[in-house]
Amino acid sequence: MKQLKIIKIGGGIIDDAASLAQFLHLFAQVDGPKILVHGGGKGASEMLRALGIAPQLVNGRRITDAATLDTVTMFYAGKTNKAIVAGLQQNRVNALGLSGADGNVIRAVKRPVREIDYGFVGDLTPAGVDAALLGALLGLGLTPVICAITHDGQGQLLNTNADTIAATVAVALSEKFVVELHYCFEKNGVLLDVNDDNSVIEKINLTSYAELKEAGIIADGMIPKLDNSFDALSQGVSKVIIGHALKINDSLKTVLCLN
Ligand SMILES: Nc1ncnc2c1ncn2[C@@H]1O[C@H](COP(=O)(O)OP(=O)(O)O)[C@@H](O)[C@H]1O
Ligand SMILES: CC(=O)N[C@@H](CCC(=O)OP(=O)(O)O)C(=O)O
Repeated sequence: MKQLKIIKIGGGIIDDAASLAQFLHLFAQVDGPKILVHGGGKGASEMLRALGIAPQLVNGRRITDAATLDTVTMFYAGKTNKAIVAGLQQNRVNALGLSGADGNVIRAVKRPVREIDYGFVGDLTPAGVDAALLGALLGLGLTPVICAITHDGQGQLLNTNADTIAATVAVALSEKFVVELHYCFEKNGVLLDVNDDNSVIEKINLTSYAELKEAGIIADGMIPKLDNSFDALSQGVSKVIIGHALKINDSLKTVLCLN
């Protein structure tokens, strides 16, 4: 089977124009078929505040009312996605920007209301991803650039966590490719001390993850990221790596494995 790299970048890198430009230059040099998934949560919160809408996040997931959905759609599927595609074209990568609605590439289900009503937030399963279409686009030499907006097939756009999109797309494509999933952010990897970028934990398995979480060493946005990573590994993704977006070719990073 062919290799495929799925690389995810988050708001911390996207927010800084110089970092984003540097990342896109490095991404252009990654060999072989590749897909870029991007978030942008930090910038979206800033845009919401500028519009007088208070951002609300619970367990790292945004509560998305109608006004928030309009704003994040403009921000993720519009401004951010198109800026990334243009930056990749500048680097001679033939990028194709996609929301989940485009080509019906990711169909989601609105999150059912339990203790919390998340509003227009989409939940994903690998079956909702059109792996054949993504495979065909890659076969044409295109590089899909997927944003954090999906749809339900009934005309409703949904806001979906970008880490979850990356993991679910990775699982769906594992039937056709040997998939490496890279979560890239503004630190060198999963750290033993979040304030010391030299304290990278080189390997984490399910047992050490539970211990690190219990000790409070792994916290905040890192918990859903690692939950997504271990789900992906248990569903056929060959390798998950967490590291710095501007050092994607460095050996300093965290590699996750089930055992
Ligand atoms: N052990 C840890 N190592 C690295 N980052 C950690 C750790 N524990 C918590 N974090 C926090 O998790 C954040 C990354 O999660 P998140 O903000 O969701 O990233 P992104 O927006 O790139 O998806 C880091 O910026 C850091 O503040
Ligand atoms: C439902 C939900 O939480 N959606 C996320 C999508 C963006 C995202 O995931 O951005 P980062 O990767 O930069 O965090 C949000 O609106 O913040």
